[in-house]
Amino acid sequence: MSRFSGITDNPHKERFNQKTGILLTNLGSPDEPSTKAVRVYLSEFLSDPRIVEIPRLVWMIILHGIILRIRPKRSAKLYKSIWTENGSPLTHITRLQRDKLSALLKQQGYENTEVVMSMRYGNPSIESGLEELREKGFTRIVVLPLYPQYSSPTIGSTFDAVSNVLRKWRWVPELHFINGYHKNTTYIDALANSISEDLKKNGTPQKLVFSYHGMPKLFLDNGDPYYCLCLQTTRLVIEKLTLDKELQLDKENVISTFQSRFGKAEWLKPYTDATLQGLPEQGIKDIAIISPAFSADCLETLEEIEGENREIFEEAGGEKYRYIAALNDRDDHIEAMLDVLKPNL
Ligand SMILES: C=CC1=C(C)c2cc3[nH]c(cc4nc(cc5[nH]c(cc1n2)c(C)c5CCC(=O)O)C(CCC(=O)O)=C4C)c(C)c3C=C
Ligand SMILES: [Fe+2]
Ligand SMILES: [Fe+2]
Repeated sequence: MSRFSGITDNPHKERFNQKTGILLTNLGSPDEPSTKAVRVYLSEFLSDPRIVEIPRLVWMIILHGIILRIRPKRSAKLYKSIWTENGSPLTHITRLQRDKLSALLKQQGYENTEVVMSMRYGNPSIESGLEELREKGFTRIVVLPLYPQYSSPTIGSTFDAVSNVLRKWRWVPELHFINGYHKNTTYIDALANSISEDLKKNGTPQKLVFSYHGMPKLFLDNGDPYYCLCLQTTRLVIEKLTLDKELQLDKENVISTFQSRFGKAEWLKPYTDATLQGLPEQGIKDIAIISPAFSADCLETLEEIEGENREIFEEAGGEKYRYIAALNDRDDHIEAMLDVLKPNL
């Protein structure tokens, strides 16, 4: 058998008509919230050298000897608490995003396009998404990882997965890979709109917290730009929000923090949980919190921000705690996706 695969049952000339296939990707979830399915998922996830940068042999012993024996049970319980009749929120919301983006593209006259979704870990896999586009005759592919801020563990890892598939194809497609969009004005506007709507409805809180998914500090020290891109995102959104005097938002009352720490090493600081715990004793008992690194609500927002962190804040004496949902399938979010894609369509 050849080491390179190809489609053989179609005349090539039909495939010269360049149609643009769009591959939307996100992180992925287990197939179901059971210990067994979570173990399969975490095994793939935590074996990725972009996620854990400990020498391979040492890490494989720790991962298989300890972590995968303990964590799946605990994580499955957390996944159960957010699971819906449509399955994992992250996967379901990505499906909605795919369908809405597809409709918007048609509505705007981009007829020769199709949107497919894939997950970096679990299903539907990156391989199945690329394969679907190839079978449908797309020889031009735009990959849009749905992470606004570039980081090696997310977008870098998505690139690895895409290239691992394409390196086995005989006819490599024209490929456009989007490596983040945190400065895109339509994206910043969408974030500002969602915050502004909440503040106008529920009042301006004493503190507005931007909580980003964290990563080991060593990644930053070794050149990962994610930390800076997160702080820049906060700044751009606040610049926009402070223009609206009705909101009475002072930039001194906005903080950026980092959540979801995993393992014992130092991660990006300030930590979300420790920050929230300390606010009430400073007299700050009314906060709103948003997580701009997540383009869809998921375990890390629905359980960690809505559940765990709310509890930490309230137990420390906090009184008002509002989580402002991820942009999910909001119209302005889908418009932002189109705006990011436009130069490549
Ligand atoms: C172990 C290191 C991890 C790094 C580094 C990391 C970076 C990172 N992750 C996201 C987005 C998501 N992460 C999610 C879950 C999740 N993340 C880690 C670990 C790291 N993430 C774990 C072990 C898990 C699984 C859940 C658990 O067992 O606790 C999710 C949610 C998935 C879902 O199904 O809902 C997202 C989304 C970003 C943006 C990021 C950037 C630095
Ligand atoms: Fe993560
Ligand atoms: Fe978490």
